[in-house]
Amino acid sequence: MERPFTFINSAMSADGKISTKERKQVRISGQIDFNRMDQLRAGSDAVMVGIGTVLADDPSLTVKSSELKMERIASGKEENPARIIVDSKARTPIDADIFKKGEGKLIIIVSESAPSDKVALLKEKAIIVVAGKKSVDLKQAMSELKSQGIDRLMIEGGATLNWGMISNGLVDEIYTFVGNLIIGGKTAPTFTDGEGFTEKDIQKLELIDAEKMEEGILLKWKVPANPGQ
Ligand SMILES: NC(=O)c1ccc[n+]([C@@H]2O[C@H](COP(=O)([O-])OP(=O)(O)OC[C@H]3O[C@@H](n4cnc5c(N)ncnc54)[C@H](O)[C@@H]3O)[C@@H](O)[C@H]2O)c1
Ligand SMILES: Nc1nc(=O)c(N)c(NC[C@H](O)[C@H](O)[C@H](O)COP(=O)(O)O)[nH]1
Repeated sequence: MERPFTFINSAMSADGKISTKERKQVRISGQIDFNRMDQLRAGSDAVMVGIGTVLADDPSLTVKSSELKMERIASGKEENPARIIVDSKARTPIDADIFKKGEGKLIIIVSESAPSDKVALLKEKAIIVVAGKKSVDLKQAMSELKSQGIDRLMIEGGATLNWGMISNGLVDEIYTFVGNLIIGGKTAPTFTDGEGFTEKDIQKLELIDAEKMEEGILLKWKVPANPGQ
């Protein structure tokens, strides 16, 4: 199946959490890591998050550096990569920042179960891709994104989308900034939530690099095919 080269870039606490037990955003990255994230966005054809992240963080997913935006425009691209939301039931708020901030292509991936009135509203602001019956069929969605010319895809979470993408074998690399803080909380989202693997189909990783960065550490992993999947 043809799909984009896909990497997850995320930040987590030293105890593996990506936000608080109230799902409130925590600033985990330092400025250097935020700048690195900005460069990754600028170098990607698209940036994708799950609806849970949109509802919790209201991200714009835009490139912040004007220099990086100018470089994109000079190379004939739009100033921002395409911004994509995985949103099976079309719950993206009409007044979300992603619609208000920054220029560029917006894609919302819904499932067939999404209410048609909500889809119609979102269709006025974004390209709608339909994939899957109840939740989004991520394999079908990735194939569709590739056919739309998206060759390099950045995933920025959250916890459940990371599970969906990894468990479907759709992720090539993972970059995680591990920050110098403990968030704790049994219900706080981790880097990968969802159903979870059993001992027979655990996803193994290959370490590409480990780099001390400010008060944390940046880990880069290759995600080999999972024979257990
Ligand atoms: N620290 C970080 O780097 C970082 C990055 C992003 C989000 N976050 C945090 O993560 C939390 C959000 O994570 P989350 O798990 O609630 O939501 P999420 O962003 O992972 O979105 C998951 C939702 O996407 C939809 N979806 C549709 N089809 C799917 C499929 N096949 N597989 C998976 N999801 C599918 C479902 O509605 C699902 O609940 C927030 O608290 C946010 O602050 C942290
Ligand atoms: N890399 C990273 N480090 C963090 O410390 C942190 N809290 C996030 N959080 C996930 C998501 O990336 C943010 O919700 C957006 O980065 C919001 O910012 P934008 O408006 O999109 O620029 N991501």
